[in-house]
Amino acid sequence: MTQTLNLLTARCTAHAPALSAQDQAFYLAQLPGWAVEGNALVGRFGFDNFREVMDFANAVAEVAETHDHHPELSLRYRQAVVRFSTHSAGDQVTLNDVICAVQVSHLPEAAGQRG
Ligand SMILES: C[C@H](O)[C@H](O)[C@H]1CNC2=NC(N)=NC(=O)C2=N1
Repeated sequence: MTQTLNLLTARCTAHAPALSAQDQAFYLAQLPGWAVEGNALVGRFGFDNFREVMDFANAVAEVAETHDHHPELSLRYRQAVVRFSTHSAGDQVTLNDVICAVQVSHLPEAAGQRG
């Protein structure tokens, strides 16, 4: 059931269920630059140089530790790819992934992203 909540301040919860396709579409509309690929919520971020990539990655790590919800990160020169899925939901996309994706997108280190 789609719910209205402030994703910027929401916290992850235990035992979050996999989102329905309808709920995925609802939340993706609020996540420009993100897509569901396979069973993961994937965001691509572009930067001017590798130092900016690493600063972003470290900021993502803080979000992950705050929520105890950890993405797969792929880092390369001028690009970071962030993949969230929920292991405890059988590696499906849950609201926890959406919450973390929104908060990653709003990091100051993500500002100026060029995808
Ligand atoms: C015990 C601890 O809460 C779990 O291992 C956490 C850690 N980080 C996690 N990260 C992700 N992405 N999914 C999880 O289900 C998850 N579970």
